[in-house]
Amino acid sequence: MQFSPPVSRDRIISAFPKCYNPQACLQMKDDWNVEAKVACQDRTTRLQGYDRFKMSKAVVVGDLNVGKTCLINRFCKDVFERDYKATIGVDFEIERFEMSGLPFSLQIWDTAGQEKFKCIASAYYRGAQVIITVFDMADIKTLENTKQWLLEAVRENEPDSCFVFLVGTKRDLLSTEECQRTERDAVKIAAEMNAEFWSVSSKTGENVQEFFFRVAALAFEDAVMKDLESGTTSSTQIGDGSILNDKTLEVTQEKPKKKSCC
Ligand SMILES: Nc1nc2c(ncn2[C@@H]2O[C@H](COP(=O)(O)OP(=O)(O)OP(=O)(O)O)[C@@H](O)[C@H]2O)c(=O)[nH]1
Repeated sequence: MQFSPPVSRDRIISAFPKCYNPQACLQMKDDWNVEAKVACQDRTTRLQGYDRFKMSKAVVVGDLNVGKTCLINRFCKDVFERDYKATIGVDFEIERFEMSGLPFSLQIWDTAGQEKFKCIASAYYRGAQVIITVFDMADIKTLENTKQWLLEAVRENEPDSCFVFLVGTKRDLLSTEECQRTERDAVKIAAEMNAEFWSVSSKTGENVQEFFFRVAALAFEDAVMKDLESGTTSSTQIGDGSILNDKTLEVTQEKPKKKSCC
């Protein structure tokens, strides 16, 4: 019988992903941190054959109907749903990456924007390394509300422990001028929130993959750097998040996704 190697479903990030707008950017550099790079290369040789994955958690928050679910579905499943179906409570996806030769997983939590589900959703904000605040570029009042969403998500986490992103969706609905105007407003709000700004369309897919690659790269690098700072570089764990082994991850991914768990 001929042996065929398993097909990798990891998304390989080989170059450090760039920001969308240098005026609202969390990190301006265009390559991995040198120390992190060296540490990763070192691990790759040492850890050949290991079956453990580091996972970071990203929570996606924002008003109802702004396009949180569509954003996640465009990236994770490459689909776009035209009809609105409210998220009830929360839902999540896990995406696997390979960075600097090391596996990394991003848990992406989709939360409900409807007020009546807030109490369920907010219970899942805890332990996030990334907070993604979403607004609808075609509905400007949702931009102002992102500040409140951020406050609520941050409250459940250590101060200054999360990367914050501000994402404007539905850019396909705006003219070039409208888009530029809204982006200028968003850059100001991003500065107040200490967030990195992105403008995307889940309908056309514009900037969606670039955005999530950026999220994954920053979260991964941060996890490696935290490890180096805490002196745990000789361990097989990267970062302070959860670890799961390959088999657990396979099972999680093969199971039908739990819709709206609470
Ligand atoms: N034209 C366009 N429509 C979009 C885009 N993203 C989302 N929509 C539409 O906006 C509506 C709401 O999208 P959802 O992703 O369900 O919104 P949500 O933020 O998850 O809403 P809640 O679950 O209530 O919090 C749907 O009808 C989508 O088809 C986009 O990029 N462009």
